[in-house]
Amino acid sequence: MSTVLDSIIEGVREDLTSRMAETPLREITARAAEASPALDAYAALQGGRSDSAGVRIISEVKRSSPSKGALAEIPDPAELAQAYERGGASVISVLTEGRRFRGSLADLAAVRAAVDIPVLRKDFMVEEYQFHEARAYGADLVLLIVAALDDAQLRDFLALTHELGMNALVEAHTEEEIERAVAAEAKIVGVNVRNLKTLDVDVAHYEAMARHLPADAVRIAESGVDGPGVVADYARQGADAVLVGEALVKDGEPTEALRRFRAASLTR
Ligand SMILES: O=P(O)(O)OC[C@@H](O)[C@@H](O)c1c[nH]c2ccccc12
Repeated sequence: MSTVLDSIIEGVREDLTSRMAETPLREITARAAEASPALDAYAALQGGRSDSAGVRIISEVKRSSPSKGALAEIPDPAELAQAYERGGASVISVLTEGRRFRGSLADLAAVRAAVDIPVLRKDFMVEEYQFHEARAYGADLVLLIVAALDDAQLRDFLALTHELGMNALVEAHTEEEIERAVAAEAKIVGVNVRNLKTLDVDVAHYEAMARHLPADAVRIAESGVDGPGVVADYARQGADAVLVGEALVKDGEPTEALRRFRAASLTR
């Protein structure tokens, strides 16, 4: 059965083909080599479970999504990222997929230039080229979606990510996907409570999955935060960090919203 994820990836591959024709692999690898070294996103995210700073927040720049359609115009992604940084975000996530999320690599570069904290390239990574491209545009962290990759790809892409000096957020949805992430030696593991095959969101799913996450992995809870209460829930269930998109892009005062989310995690 063809899923939403399959159809997104089909579009991603088409767009990638035209970028590769425009900028060949050797050129993009050269650009990646010239970029300033990646920031340590692992260090920025670890410890949220135990230290006094509380759960870390990965704040997302996202205009649109396949489940909700248009969310926010975001004419100036750099400005939004700075508002997140002021509110205490630990990492900024930038959607770079164009068709469904209306993001771009230009957004990534603009955000990278505007903030001092690590930046995640949020996309559907299915070819080696995209990892060099991520680095060339300043990404410190990339997303690897377990459901979109086989075990060999997962291992190879993780190795390439580390070779390029970046970290990977390895995203799982089921117990089996968590096992595959762990077997590939993922250091940062996310549980997305939105199933990318059906787009259903179930916040309680994090609790069911969290006990399968190894103690030494940095644990991320992704999706479904509609207010401080869910941040506090994820924190109680042992998340080191929470990834928030919609609730922040739709809030007229993202800095304040972020401060509230961070404060909520300290009420454990
Ligand atoms: O807007 P939300 O419900 O806060 O979700 C953010 C984030 O988790 C979501 O954008 C996401 C999680 N994994 C992804 C993979 C691809 C695209 C998007 C995503």
